Amino acid sequence: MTDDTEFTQPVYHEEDTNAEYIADKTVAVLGYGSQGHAHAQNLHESGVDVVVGLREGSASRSAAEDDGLRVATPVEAAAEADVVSILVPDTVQPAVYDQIEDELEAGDTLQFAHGFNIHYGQIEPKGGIDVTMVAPKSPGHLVRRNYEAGEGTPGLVAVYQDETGDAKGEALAYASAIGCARAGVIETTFREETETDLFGEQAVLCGGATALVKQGYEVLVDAGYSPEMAYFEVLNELKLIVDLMYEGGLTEMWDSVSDTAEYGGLTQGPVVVDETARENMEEVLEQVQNGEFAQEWITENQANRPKYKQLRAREENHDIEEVGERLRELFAWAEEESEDEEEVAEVSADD
Ligand SMILES: NC(=O)C1=CN([C@@H]2O[C@H](COP(=O)(O)OP(=O)(O)OC[C@H]3O[C@@H](n4cnc5c(N)ncnc54)[C@H](OP(=O)(O)O)[C@@H]3O)[C@@H](O)[C@H]2O)C=CC1
Ligand SMILES: CC[C@](O)(C(C)=O)C(=O)O
Ligand SMILES: [Mg+2]
Ligand SMILES: [Mg+2]
Repeated sequence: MTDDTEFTQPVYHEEDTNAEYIADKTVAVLGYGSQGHAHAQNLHESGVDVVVGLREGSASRSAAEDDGLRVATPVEAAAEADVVSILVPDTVQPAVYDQIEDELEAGDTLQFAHGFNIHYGQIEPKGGIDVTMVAPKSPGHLVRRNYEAGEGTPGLVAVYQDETGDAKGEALAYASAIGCARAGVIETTFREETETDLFGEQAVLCGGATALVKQGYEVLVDAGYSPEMAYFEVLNELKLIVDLMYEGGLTEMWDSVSDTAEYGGLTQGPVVVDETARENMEEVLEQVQNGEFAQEWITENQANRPKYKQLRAREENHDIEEVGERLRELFAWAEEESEDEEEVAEVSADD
């Protein structure tokens, strides 16, 4: 474990994990979507016995089978497994838990990649089982891509219920098997993971970033600039700037851009994302903390997602989407070329 004095919470790496905790166990991965396909394949390639649990007629079945995995129904998979990793959408998890609850035996583990349903009381797990979380801090497709590249994805580990005394050891072994311990696994609680994850995706990563991009695009286009220029300026280049922050923090990004960009950014950034934006962020956090957002999302799902569908359609029809599609098509050669280069590198490595 990394020296505790360096971090506020314990951080675990490969050397802190023990594969023995899951070596003789069967892991059921319920769902084969973004996280499910990554966990199932990474576990399998790490030598863990995996069965994928999918509903009858599942559209994901052929993908899982083509990837060389065994597929069963969620109930069959849970019956067979010692560890059940529940990787279907958060809104579906309570119903899936109800289906599989009887299959969970004393000493088994119910595992999550996000704490929503435990934290907001939508799943009340039975006694006698361990309840843990291994939450990669990344979209599932990167969890898979990083693993294949021999790299890791940072993750979180938390224990909600520890009936066996092995809950954390087993969760860390799982984190290692999906590649997270290669990068580092931070210990947290279900509450902290749930509330920070929801805040992050709403205020900054998904909600905040898209709102900023759209507003920036609209301001430029409304002022008479071409949509193509606007797209490049506020969306395409955003990735490049974020990559620099990801690699070396704010300082490396500021070092890399021109002094003019740096001065303008440092002075105008806080004008755009001002004190009001901060107050709005605090309100978002409060609604996450007091359960108001969770209740709204649960009710929205019970009503078959009317607001979600409307907002999603509006997003898909935004002008920036049409411009982006055209421009990305223009640069498709760049991706093809880098894929070709990767293939050549793979072939050379095989030689
Ligand atoms: N997306 C991400 O990268 C991240 C997700 N998480 C968490 O991981 C968990 C899984 O999320 P995510 O990977 O996005 O999920 P997905 O939306 O990608 O899950 C899709 C899978 O769930 C199955 N599924 C959907 N509806 C049902 C249903 N009613 N009954 C049974 N199976 C169903 C689908 O099967 P079918 O093919 O049959 O439709 C498919 O296999 C969540 O807790 C999420 O918060 C955590 C970190 C990041
Ligand atoms: C940022 C969105 C996320 O929290 C994630 C990929 O980590 C999610 O719920 O998908
Ligand atoms: Mg997240
Ligand atoms: Mg999330």
